[in-house]
Amino acid sequence: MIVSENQVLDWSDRLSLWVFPQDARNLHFWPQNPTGFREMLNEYAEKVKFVEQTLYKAIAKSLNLEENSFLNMIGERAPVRARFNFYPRCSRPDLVLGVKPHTDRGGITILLQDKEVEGLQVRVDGKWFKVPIIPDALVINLGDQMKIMSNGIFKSPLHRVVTNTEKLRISVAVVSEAVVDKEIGAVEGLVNEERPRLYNNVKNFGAVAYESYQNEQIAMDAIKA
Ligand SMILES: O=C(O)CCC(=O)C(=O)O
Ligand SMILES: [Fe+2]
Repeated sequence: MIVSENQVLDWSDRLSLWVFPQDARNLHFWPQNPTGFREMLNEYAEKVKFVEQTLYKAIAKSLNLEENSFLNMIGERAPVRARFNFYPRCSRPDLVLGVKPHTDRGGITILLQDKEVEGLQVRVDGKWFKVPIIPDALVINLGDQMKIMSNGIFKSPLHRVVTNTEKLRISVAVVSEAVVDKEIGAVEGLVNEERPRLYNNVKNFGAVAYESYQNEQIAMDAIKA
């Protein structure tokens, strides 16, 4: 989407569909071609939601918290989106990225990568590392909302997608985040003298993050405590 004149565009086309809550699905945008797409997305979304909930619980338990701590904070009607990323071949991969460096804004992202074409890179200690392809494996990525809720214990890694001249690439990211107008913040028990609050409580973090991304700024800086 073009929102400003000096915006740097990504070399990709995206289709983003709400999958949960179910009554918020806008089926009008769900492709009917290929046949079976809707049914398959429905089935995939259900399964991925289960994985996501299991992860929220496991992360809470790993911090000695009640297992529903994060799930309660994001809310029962926490929105989940499926984002289909299509990266066409690009004649100048040296000039343009498939997706600019970013952190995911939600809680947990579950990514199904292309089975054959690499592209995803993650920033560790100031260097970019390729995320390897393991066919049919799911890549679990934590987003800014997880970092806020865990008071910085779980990080949201910076990542980007590079393009290439030879092959197009596709991926599907399923992203869960907090109910839009629900305030989120560090979960009780994770703020103490040794670990002061890192981020202010925030509502509608998605909007803050979206605007920052378009202006190539870091949303997490805007909400530092
Ligand atoms: O295409 C990928 O591998 C990752 C895409 C991504 O970072 C995203 O959709 O947030
Ligand atoms: Fe991402």
